[in-house]
Amino acid sequence: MWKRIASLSPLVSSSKSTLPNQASYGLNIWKSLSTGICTPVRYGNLLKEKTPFITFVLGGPGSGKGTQCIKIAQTFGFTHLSAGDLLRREILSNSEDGTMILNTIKEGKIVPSEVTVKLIKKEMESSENYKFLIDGFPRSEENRIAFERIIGAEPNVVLFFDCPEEEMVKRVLNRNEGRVDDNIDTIKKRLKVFSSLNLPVIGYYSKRGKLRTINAVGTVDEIFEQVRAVFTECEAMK
Ligand SMILES: Nc1ncnc2c1ncn2[C@@H]1O[C@H](COP(=O)(O)OP(=O)(O)OP(=O)(O)O)[C@@H](O)[C@H]1O
Ligand SMILES: Nc1ccn([C@@H]2O[C@H](COP(=O)(O)O)[C@@H](O)[C@H]2O)c(=O)n1
Ligand SMILES: [Mg+2]
Repeated sequence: MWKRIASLSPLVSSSKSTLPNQASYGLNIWKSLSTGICTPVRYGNLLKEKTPFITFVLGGPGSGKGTQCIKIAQTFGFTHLSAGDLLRREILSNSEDGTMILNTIKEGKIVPSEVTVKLIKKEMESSENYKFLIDGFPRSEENRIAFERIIGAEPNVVLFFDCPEEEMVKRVLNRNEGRVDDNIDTIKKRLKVFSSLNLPVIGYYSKRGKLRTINAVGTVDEIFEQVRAVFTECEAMK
């Protein structure tokens, strides 16, 4: 009944052995991780003490993005920003966008990009860290373009957790965290949105040599070993 996202393969086939954009700024950024220079730098529209290192974390609903981000943050010192969590926090804060966000999440649709990017920007600006994992973003080309416009930056590397639909559905239905979108009707909608809006973004980063595809089937620790290899490989470029 549930198909594997087999259509991903043509989009991501060239990504496996591609290092994150070493041809442009990837290498310099990894160098900056070790130099400890503390002169404030303007990076796009952010003013930080070090050049930010931005990782986008993509994958379908329940593919394990959040689970792996927690481990990456602990192991490699990243600040984890989950776009979904920021939106859920906005609902709870009774902001003027709260009702719109709640209704959008219930429908499994994408919240207007300006709203999400502003929440991400606020977190990035107030963080003292310069290494960011942005989980569940960009979900659409509109998200991607809004980030580039509002933040003025591109990701250094994009992780993609590739998981069969059947496994994603099983995980989401077992998640048990009281999320309004963890029900079979909304999951079906989220999977459709993932295929139609998020896969093109994944294809975009694959073509730009920034995508690192992770096989998201296996134990949490097995999957993390693949993730560790990506970051270790990047650090070795310093
Ligand atoms: N490798 C794994 N094997 C089995 N279960 C897993 C694995 N990784 C994560 N899970 C579980 O699957 C559920 C979904 O994981 P997680 O919340 O990390 O996914 P996600 O990609 O962040 O999903 P969403 O996009 O819906 O936020 C959680 O209950 C988590 O504990
Ligand atoms: N860039 C994003 C991210 C999320 N949303 C909305 O939140 C829902 C839950 O997101 P998770 O990453 O926690 O699964 C998602 O289904 C969207 O409705 C968004 O609009 N834009
Ligand atoms: Mg998540």
